Order: sequence, then structure tokens, then C-alpha cells
Amino acid sequence: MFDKSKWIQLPRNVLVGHEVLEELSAAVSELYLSGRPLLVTSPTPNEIAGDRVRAQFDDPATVTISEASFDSVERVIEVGNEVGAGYLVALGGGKAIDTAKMASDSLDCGFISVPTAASHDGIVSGRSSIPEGDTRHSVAADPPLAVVADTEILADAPWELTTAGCADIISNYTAVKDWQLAHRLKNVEYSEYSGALSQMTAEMLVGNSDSIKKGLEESAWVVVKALVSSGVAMSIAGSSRPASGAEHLFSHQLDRLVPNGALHGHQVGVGSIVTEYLHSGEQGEWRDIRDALDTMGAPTTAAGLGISDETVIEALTTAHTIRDRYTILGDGVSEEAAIEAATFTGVI
Ligand SMILES: NC(=O)C1=CN([C@@H]2O[C@H](COP(=O)(O)OP(=O)(O)OC[C@H]3O[C@@H](n4cnc5c(N)ncnc54)[C@H](O)[C@@H]3O)[C@@H](O)[C@H]2O)C=CC1
Ligand SMILES: O=C(CO)COP(=O)(O)O
Ligand SMILES: [Zn+2]
Repeated sequence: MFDKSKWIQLPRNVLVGHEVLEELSAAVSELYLSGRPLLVTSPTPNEIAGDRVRAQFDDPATVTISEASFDSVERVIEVGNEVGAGYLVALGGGKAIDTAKMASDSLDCGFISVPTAASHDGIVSGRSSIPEGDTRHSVAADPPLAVVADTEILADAPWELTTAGCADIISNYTAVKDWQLAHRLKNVEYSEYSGALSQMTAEMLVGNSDSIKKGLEESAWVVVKALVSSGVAMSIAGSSRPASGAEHLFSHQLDRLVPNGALHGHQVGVGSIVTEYLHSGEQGEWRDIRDALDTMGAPTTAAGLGISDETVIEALTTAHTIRDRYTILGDGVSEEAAIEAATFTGVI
């Protein structure tokens, strides 16, 4: 008897484009939500667009957080209960969105994702990525009910945030390879649709790299569409596997070793160069990944990330411990192998 079943949760409304922020309340009223909106944001995004969001609602409440952590999630839940929030509006980068995403699950209310930077593919995903001590949790959470991505705001954001988003997408190449490897070696469930969508998203972004240029609003358009598509791949998979492999473990480890270091997307991009080398060797496609990152203006070296060579090696040799996710790092890469891979690829 066929007894497989699955839920795929996706947003109902996705608005992308010039000045769509002004359509936020219209997108919300389409969702038949009730109650008081609670804006979950961080200081800079609040300054940039907080008033424009608040102006669209009656009696909105605001909570400002400074990091993605379980404490921040608790704070949002507390404020949400205090003000009787009917739904959350997450305004900001990945940290504000992840925090709101997880809090909305506990508050049992929906949330709307309003990214102010095209810097990560958690804009749409049904996962929340929260560090805790020596580990990082990729927590299942409902995806946003709607996404409102205003390309004017995204294009005005510092350019490195957009190149970080590009790198987060390019890292899908190695994430999918790690997922396929785990499927072959560890019988991890693999979704052909999700894997293909994730890979195609990376290919399309690289194929459109000519239109990704500083100062062009069209760049924000191209990148945010890829971020949405990658988030959908995660929702189809029901895990972050299609967009997070060994290169993400490397980045999560860097976050522990160098708190407040480089941007998430930039770290996973550099990680991808090395893990692609580990997958396919000297003649493999690591040069294509490096060149694509370089063309878009994302870092390709330890120096570009502002970290030491030693930190890169420490992160590479310990990244496999961060979570139970089988990747090309297996049960650990030796120091010699890590130095060889990072040196050959020019990362150190
Ligand atoms: N849940 C998921 O599926 C995913 C989660 N993530 C998570 O997202 C986080 C990374 O997201 P980021 O956006 O890189 O970090 P972030 O949220 O810390 O934002 C980076 C910086 O950009 C600032 N910023 C945002 N919009 C701005 C604007 N328009 N102008 C000026 N400054 C602006 C923020 O205030 C912050 O200082 C990580 O914690 C990562 O693990 C990343 C990918 C997927
Ligand atoms: O960053 C992500 C995908 O780009 C989410 O991945 P994690 O589950 O590793 O946090
Ligand atoms: Zn990522």
C-alpha cells in the first residue's frame, strides 16, 4: 500500500518590485488576518522602513531585536503576548526574519516577511536558523503567509548585502551535491524536484550575472527572485538541505569562532569554493564557483572575509561537528587535507 504523505507549505502572496512596500497592508488584508500587527525588526531596518510599515496599520506594535537567538525569540513571544499580537510583520535581514518566523510558531499566529536586504534565502523558507552555544538549530517553522520584497529598498541597501545573497544562492551547487552524497551513502531522503529547483536557481543566477551590478534596481529583482525560488526548494524538501551543505557548516562554525564576522552569504560562498574542490578535485568546478563569486563582487578568500588562514582551517576541520548532517566533510577533514584544499583553491 502506498502510504506516503507530505505537506508543502508556501506563502500565499509574493510581491516583488518597485515600491511594493506601499502595498503591504493590501497584501495583508487579502489574508483575512485579524488582531494587532507586531513589527519585528532590528535597528537599521526599523530606521529605513519602520515608519512606512507602521503608517499602513491601525495601532501597530514594534519589537526591536539585535541578534537571532533563542533569547530574541523569547522576547518577541513575550511582547507578542503582552500586546495581543494577531500577526507578525518581520522587517529586516535574515536575523529579524528568522526570529519572527520562530516566534510566530510559538505565538500560533502568521507572519509576513518584508526583507530590507537581498542577503539570504530565508526570506521565504519554512526554516529558522538559530545558533545556540556550540551548535546551530535549523528549526522547522511555518513559512511566511506573504512576502513583500521592495526592490527599491533592496537596491538601496549596501551592495555587499546583495552580493551575500548571490553567494548564498551559488552555494546551492555544493549543498545539492552534499545532499545527493548523503542520499547515496546514508540513505537520507532526497527530493528530485527540490534538488533540481535549487540547482537551477543557482544556474539561472550565474547565467544572469551580467545584470547583477551595483546601483541597478534590476539586480535586486534578479537576486530576490532567486532567493524566493531557493526558499521554495527548502519548503518542498521540508528541510534546508537543498540550500545548506558543508559550506553552511563551515559558515556556522565561523560564526562561533569569529562572532560578528563576515556576512552569512559571503562565508558560505568561500566555503563552497573549498567544498566543491573536496567533491571534485583539482579539475573540478571550484574555479567556476570562485569566478562567479568574483564577478559578482563577493569575497573568495580568507582575507576577503577578514579572517585569518588559521581560522579557515579550524572551521574546516571542525565544521562536521556542528550538526548531524552528512556532507563531503564526512566525519572530519584532516588538517593536512584542509590546508591542501584551501591553499590549492587560493582561499588561504
Ligand atoms: N532560515 C533560513 O532558511 C535561512 C536563514 N539564514 C540566516 O540569516 C542570517 C543572515 O542574514 P543577513 O541578512 O545576512 O544578516 P542580518 O539580518 O544580520 O543583516 C545583516 C546586516 O544588514 C543590515 N541591514 C539589513 N537591511 C539593510 C538595509 N536596507 N540597509 C542597511 N543595512 C541593512 C542589518 O541591520 C544587519 O546589520 C543568518 O543568521 C543565517 O543563518 C540565511 C539563509 C537561509
Ligand atoms: O542558510 C540557510 C540556507 O541558505 C539555512 O541553512 P541552515 O539550516 O544551515 O541554517
Ligand atoms: Zn544560507
